[in-house]
Amino acid sequence: MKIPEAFSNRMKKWLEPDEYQAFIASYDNMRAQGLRVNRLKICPDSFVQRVDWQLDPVPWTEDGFYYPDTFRPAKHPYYHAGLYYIQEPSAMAPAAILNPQPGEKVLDLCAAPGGKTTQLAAAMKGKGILVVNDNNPNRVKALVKNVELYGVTNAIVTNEIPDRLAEVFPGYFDRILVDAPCSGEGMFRKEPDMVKSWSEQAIEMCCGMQHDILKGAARMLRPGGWLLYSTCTFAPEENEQMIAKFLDEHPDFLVVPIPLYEGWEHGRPEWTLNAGADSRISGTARLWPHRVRGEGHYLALLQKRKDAVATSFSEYTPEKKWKRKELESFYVFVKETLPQWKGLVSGEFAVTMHEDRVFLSPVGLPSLKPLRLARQGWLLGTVKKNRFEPSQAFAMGLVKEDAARVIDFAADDPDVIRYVKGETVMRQVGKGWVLVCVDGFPLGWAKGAGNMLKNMYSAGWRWQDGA
Ligand SMILES: C[S@@+](CC[C@H](N)C(=O)[O-])C[C@H]1O[C@@H](n2cnc3c(N)ncnc32)[C@H](O)[C@@H]1O
Repeated sequence: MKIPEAFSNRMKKWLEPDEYQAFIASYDNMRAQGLRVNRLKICPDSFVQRVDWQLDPVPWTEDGFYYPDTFRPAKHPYYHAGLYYIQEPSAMAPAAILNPQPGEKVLDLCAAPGGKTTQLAAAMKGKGILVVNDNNPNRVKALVKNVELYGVTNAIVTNEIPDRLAEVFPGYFDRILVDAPCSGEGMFRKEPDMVKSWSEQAIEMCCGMQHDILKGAARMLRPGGWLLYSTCTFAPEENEQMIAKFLDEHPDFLVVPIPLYEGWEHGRPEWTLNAGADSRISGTARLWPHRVRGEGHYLALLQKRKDAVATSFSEYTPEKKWKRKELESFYVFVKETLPQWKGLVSGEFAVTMHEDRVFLSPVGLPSLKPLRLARQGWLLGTVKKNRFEPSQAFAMGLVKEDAARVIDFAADDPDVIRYVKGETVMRQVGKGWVLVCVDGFPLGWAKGAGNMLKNMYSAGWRWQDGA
């Protein structure tokens, strides 16, 4: 493929001649295709047994797999059930290395469209608080969709710049992912438009953004907490030099060495601007497209020192809005439609209402009032004229066993495609809301109406022919 001359000249300057040749040659190879199984819905072993697909494990994450270039995984009902996310294999590394745990407070600061968010959420198993943010309002829409499609039920979605978030969440998080906006040199094969938009000025501009984002992230981490910085670019200015500068400006942070998988390399201490090689940087990691099956990434895992000054935040107790009369229809819906659902018994979440929308929101948060919020938790539905209408997101966070009435299509039943296309499907079920599933995994809602199903699948999520 044709890559910018100024870019290849730069890389020639940084890399040894043999390595440079191998690196440049990789742009003429086919890129590796990957999918990551959604452990919120199914464990990777069961998934592999269930599908008859040619899948090879991605070494650095137990839920990641390579699939053949000729295969179209988005054209399968399991994709609509959120069983897997299509993700470039090296992009699976940052969340795997950050490794959040159930019950923690985790921030994904530059999150859209949400690939790494869904991976962080799966590791958290629905427990704890996951704040996911992006400053771009259009990209936040895609982020919300992915949070919902993948059944993430413990997320708050914000549309903010880091400084404003830091006002609300000082010293709050156990782990933060900064998957920074970057010049995208590792995206040339995947998104050829990145070739056109590449320039040395773009690198400089990204450095400014990365510096500010990291500064904001540092304020939000608790002492002893971890910050994972990643880019999908090769420019040392955005990688080794950015981290060296961050460490110079934040003496309360240190580098936690990243264990190297086969083909991974250490970050290059000699590529910093500090005099001599900056040994702190050798604990960071590089994935190169000529050494691994992936497009390439840079990763730095940082820890705030345990004795760093702790900043306090005040926990906010939401008003007991769930006692409001408007919510009666919601509770009736739960009783009739979801008799086995345990969602309301946990003390970690509370039913909240925002205008006509009902959420199950994590408790233990500071007041979110100052923030632009796209989701204040798991959107369960809306109450209109004293009637509760469940959301698509509600269906996606449930399991089949929760529901009183279920239509469970086999994956090869032509009706399942009709359903996700939004068409009417003929089936005899009782009156009321029905959870529609494929092989036991929720897809959405329908309403029983005689011998047919009124299709309530979200219009914005419909299967598109030809895509
Ligand atoms: C590399 S992409 C993130 C990809 C995402 N982590 C994923 O795995 O799907 C970087 C994101 O940073 C966002 N961004 C740029 N500047 C930002 C800022 N100042 N604060 C927060 N997000 C920002 C961009 O809109 C973009 O969506």
